[in-house]
Amino acid sequence: MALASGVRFAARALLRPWALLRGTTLGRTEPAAGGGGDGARRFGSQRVLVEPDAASGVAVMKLRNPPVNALSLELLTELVISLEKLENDKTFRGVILTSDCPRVFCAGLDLTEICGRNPAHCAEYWKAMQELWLRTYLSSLVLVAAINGACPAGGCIIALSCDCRVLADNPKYRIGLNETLLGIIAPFWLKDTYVNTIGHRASEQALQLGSLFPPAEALQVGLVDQVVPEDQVQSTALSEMARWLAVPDHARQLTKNMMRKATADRLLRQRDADTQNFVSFVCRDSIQKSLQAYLEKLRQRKG
Ligand SMILES: CCCCCCC/C=C/C(=O)SCCNC(=O)CCNC(=O)[C@H](O)C(C)(C)COP(=O)(O)OP(=O)(O)OC[C@H]1O[C@@H](n2cnc3c(N)ncnc32)[C@H](O)[C@@H]1OP(=O)(O)O
Repeated sequence: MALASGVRFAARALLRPWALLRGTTLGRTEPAAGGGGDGARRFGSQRVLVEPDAASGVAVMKLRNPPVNALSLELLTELVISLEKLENDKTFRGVILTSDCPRVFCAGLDLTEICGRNPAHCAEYWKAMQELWLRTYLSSLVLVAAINGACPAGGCIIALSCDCRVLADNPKYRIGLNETLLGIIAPFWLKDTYVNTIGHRASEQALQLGSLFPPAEALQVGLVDQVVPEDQVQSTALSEMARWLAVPDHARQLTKNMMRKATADRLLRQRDADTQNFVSFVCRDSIQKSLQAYLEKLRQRKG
């Protein structure tokens, strides 16, 4: 797809050599835990562990950025690289996205990347966030989110970009776009993704209230597709993947593109304006104060 190649080019332009070199095993593979044939050889990077199974054409991609998989610039970059690597390997048809950190799928944007940072860094960071959303939302692969922990804000962006979502039935694992509770707002392309998933009225209410839905409510509003016991999340995600892979790839990919291209194009048409809007908004003194206070509150919670 022309769009995909455009996104691919942007991803390459985004990468900085050191992000590739720092502690990554990109390109190197290591035997997966428990051995297995060469289809089970793991690869990835410092913050993203990829467990590919060539026999099934399915890879499990684990976010591994403790303690809460906060979306640092490095994690965003490594996620895009790992996904691109799987998309370019025609062995693979589907990816299950999950967390290697206990209790948390992804805590959303790494607030230290936008608190007290200069506008140039905030711009670079936001471009990486846009890139990850474009890469996942338009992926030719089947993406299943196996949500095995809390999934607020930016974590919910990743889950929403997938084709379907399986959530562990733990009341502590809440999911939603809670940006307003931090004094910030979701960008239009995230609003659009929410509306495409749970409808306009539910999105309008949930976005304004910054709702974080416990599993039963997330299922009821349509934010997730299945809620299962925690020890069944991965197996259920695999079963769901099998259901999607039963459909011929080409027809499914064309249909996915038909459904999602208009939403993605809206960002692609105004990507620079979106970046400038993000930078001017988060760099405001009032927003910086609000984010710092929120981070402080998080840090004090442990005390
Ligand atoms: C135009 C503007 C557009 C704005 C962008 C809109 C799109 C996206 C926005 C976002 O994603 S903003 C971030 C929203 N995220 C949250 O509100 C989640 C905050 N975190 C939590 O609720 C909890 O940490 C948790 C995820 C439920 C996990 O709780 P747990 O008790 O297991 O861990 P904690 O003790 O709370 O945290 C451990 C450690 O990690 C730090 N931390 C947590 N979340 C973040 C984060 N998002 N960014 C940076 N750091 C985070 C937390 O402060 C603790 O740090 P230490 O005390 O160990 O230093």
